[in-house]
Amino acid sequence: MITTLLNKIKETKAPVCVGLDPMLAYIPDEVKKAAFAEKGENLEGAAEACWRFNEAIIKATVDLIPAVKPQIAMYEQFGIPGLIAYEKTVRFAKELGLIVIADVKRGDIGSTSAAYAEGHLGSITIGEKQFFPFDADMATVNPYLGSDGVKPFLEVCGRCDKGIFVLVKTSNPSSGELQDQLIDGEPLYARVADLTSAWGESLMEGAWSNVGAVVGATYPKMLAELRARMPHTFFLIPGYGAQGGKAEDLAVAFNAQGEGGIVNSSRGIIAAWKQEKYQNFGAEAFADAARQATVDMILDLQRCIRF
Ligand SMILES: O=c1ccn([C@@H]2O[C@H](COP(=O)(O)O)[C@@H](O)[C@H]2O)c(=O)[nH]1
Repeated sequence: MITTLLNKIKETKAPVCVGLDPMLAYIPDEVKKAAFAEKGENLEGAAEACWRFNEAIIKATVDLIPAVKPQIAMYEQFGIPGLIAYEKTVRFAKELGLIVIADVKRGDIGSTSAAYAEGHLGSITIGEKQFFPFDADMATVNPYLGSDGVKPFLEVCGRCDKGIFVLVKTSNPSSGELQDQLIDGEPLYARVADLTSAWGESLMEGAWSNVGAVVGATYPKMLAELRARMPHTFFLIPGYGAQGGKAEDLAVAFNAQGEGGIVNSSRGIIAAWKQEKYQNFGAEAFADAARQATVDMILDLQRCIRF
């Protein structure tokens, strides 16, 4: 999977992932009104609004980008209808040729992680038939439970040509409360980085592993340190834009060929129509605003990263 992602990044010259985090506040009233008229002003209507919003954003950006990253929490908040909208979004993006990185942050005891891994990336056999429940291409994994929680994902990645991104150094302000704690003089995130590299050894494709790492754009020093420490680990880099991460700070994550990571922006793109910079588009052209914000992000990254 990592080779497919790399090739798509090279084709588009865009190490960019559009984050599909559809909160109701980002969805224009007209889209919500139409969805509520069809499904009711309830969870189903809200989920329908998310789906319509995503469909428009995906169509408007598909030719520019290699991947999207739906954040499952934004769908789970609407219960079962939300999960249906999530599944529709994953399927639609894949049909249009995008790589789907499911931001699910799963990880548990082994048997439970196995169920997560099959549900999100793999398959389940019922009777004589095999089903592919969510069938994303890659997923984020929480390593807090250690190898027990990660190994089931490795098994599914190997069998189904999928990939994962392990949370190593997250972008949020309080990530240091645990991740920067020193153990024998080294921060915990460095330990997790070493484990992640080791988990990735059996899933190499060329120079890169199908076991990647999440490293926040908001911690450029650690991004540079982790790039040196994890030469074969591809990075999913959230925190650009809305959280303050800057293109200048991210160049350290990429090698001379422009390889090394993919940068996510969610609110900065999907809610662009609400920003002053894109206000001339208006609510009705929210998808065009998202396209323009994507173009701007690509140009911004291209300024700092060579291909
Ligand atoms: O360290 C992390 C891990 C995941 N995320 C997720 O990425 C997006 C970021 O959204 P923005 O609107 O671009 O800030 C969101 O889904 C987070 O849950 C992260 O931000 N940091």
